[in-house]
Amino acid sequence: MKQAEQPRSAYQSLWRLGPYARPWRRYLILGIIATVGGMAAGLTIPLVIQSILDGPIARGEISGLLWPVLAVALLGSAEAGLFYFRRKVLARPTTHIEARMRRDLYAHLQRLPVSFHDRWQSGQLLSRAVADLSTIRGFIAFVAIFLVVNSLTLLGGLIVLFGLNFWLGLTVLLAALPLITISTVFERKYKVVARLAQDQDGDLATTVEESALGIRVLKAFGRGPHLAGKFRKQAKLLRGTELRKVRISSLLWGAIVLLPEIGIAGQLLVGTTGIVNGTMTVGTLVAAMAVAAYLRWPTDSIGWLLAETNMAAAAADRYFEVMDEPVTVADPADAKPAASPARGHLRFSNVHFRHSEGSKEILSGVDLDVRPGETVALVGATGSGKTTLTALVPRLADVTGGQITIDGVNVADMRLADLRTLVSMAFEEPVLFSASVRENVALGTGEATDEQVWQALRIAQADKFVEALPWGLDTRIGEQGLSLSGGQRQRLALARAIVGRPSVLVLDDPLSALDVHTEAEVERALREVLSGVTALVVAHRPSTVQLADRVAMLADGRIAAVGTHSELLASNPAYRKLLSTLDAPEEVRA
Ligand SMILES: Nc1ncnc2c1ncn2[C@@H]1O[C@H](COP(=O)(O)OP(=O)(O)OP(=O)(O)O)[C@@H](O)[C@H]1O
Repeated sequence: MKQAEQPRSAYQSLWRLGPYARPWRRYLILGIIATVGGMAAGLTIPLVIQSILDGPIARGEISGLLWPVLAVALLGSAEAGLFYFRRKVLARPTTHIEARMRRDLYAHLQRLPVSFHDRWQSGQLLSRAVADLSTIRGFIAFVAIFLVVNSLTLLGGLIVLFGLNFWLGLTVLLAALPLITISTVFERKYKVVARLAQDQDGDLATTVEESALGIRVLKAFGRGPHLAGKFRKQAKLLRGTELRKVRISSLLWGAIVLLPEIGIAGQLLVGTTGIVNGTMTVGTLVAAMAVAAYLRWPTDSIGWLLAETNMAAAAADRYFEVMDEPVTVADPADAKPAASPARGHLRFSNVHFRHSEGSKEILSGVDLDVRPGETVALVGATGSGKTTLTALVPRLADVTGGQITIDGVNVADMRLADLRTLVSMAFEEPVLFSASVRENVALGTGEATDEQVWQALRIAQADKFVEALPWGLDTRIGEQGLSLSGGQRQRLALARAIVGRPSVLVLDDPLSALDVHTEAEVERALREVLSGVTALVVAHRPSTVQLADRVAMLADGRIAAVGTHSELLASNPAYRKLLSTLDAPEEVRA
């Protein structure tokens, strides 16, 4: 997220854009040819002016002016026409490249494991997907082209200048040479600061995003001013970095403006001496000055182009930082088909899990057999690893030891798409997307008819409130839509989990946000669904335990006890103690 460990040169960073640009190389080359053509036309104009000054004007012949004047008009039109053509020919490839990179980034983000998303701030990802890619598009569409073209123009211009007069050429060259040294130093310094600014921009985006998402919490706790303070600090930091960027580039700009002016003074000195001594014509000096003037933009733009190149290199580094992240949870090379018909026999055998190498083991040898059609409630003290265990079933993370099988097939040997059709989940925190109710529920399966959506809603006791929504299934909910109550959101999340008729249902206590009355309604409905499905349900309340055929208690990374609720109540003091700590109505606790 922060500085790349191995600093790369801007060239190495940008070289990696090659595979994206390659399919469009014809367009890019055409763009370069058009630009070079335009520049060549522009560079020829001073030569025509020289021929006018030294020809018709020196001889006082008006008649000889027609062709040179026509030539200037034609060359000017050609320059303008080629300029237009360049923009047109480059618009398609560059927008395509940007769109393709954005598409790949999004697809990669979807494939990356949950652990990656836990580590990365969403604002950092957002700024990469938007700002950095737009910087890269600008680089390919304009900066890269002009770096090539301006270098060629400078070379062409110097050849013309040396052709006109050796000493005039040398004067301009001597004035331009120090720019190369200054630019190299500038490139190194600017890249570091440009990268820092982009990272800080990502941090700022994260703060804005988090405060928008958590606005209720912030208001409720009166923490708005605190976050505003944090935002101000981050914005100040970014401003400081931007100022450092300006300071570095101002030095370069100073040199860029000064050196060509010195070159002009030198040209005037050399030229006037030559004219007085009779070794040079006025036309030659005027043409040389016109060429030097034409070279002002290619020379002046070097600093800006290099700055943009560094920005693009930093943007490319940031882009590939995400793209290089390995997809650790992936389809196996030799995928086995899931058992057909699926029975939903879920088995954990000596399952171990730790978040990273060297970190504490969360699960250390879990053995649990959930028989087809059975519902097992998973209980345990807070932080004992219940959520972690459930997340391993659909491979939101991979076990670090042992295995999980469904109908005898290791989940790691199945295609992820097959596994996630077999297994469905509902989480403690129901996430709704900015989309219609239909889309939010149908997300639980590839395709769902309205009838299937309604059936899932009926089972999750959500049909009545959805019918009462202003546009029924088409009502937009989520961030930009209608606000739903916690219970309504949970019921939609449940409908989503069951719409695909999974064989194994994993519920991370989706009932925790429901009030007692609604909870009872959903439980009743769930009992019907659970009868045909294997289910592992994390239970934070004894009332949820009541849904299960058996209860498994997780302690010290292992299943410490398994049995029916009443068996465990009767025989297991640790279970009794655990239940007494849970928030339970008296009648359930008994
Ligand atoms: N990314 C992570 N890196 C390291 N440890 C983590 C990470 N995420 C969670 N943990 C730790 O893993 C342990 C198990 O967490 P988990 O959420 O599975 O517990 P839980 O039993 O579901 O808790 P609760 O009942 O409070 O929801 C906790 O100690 C937690 O702090």
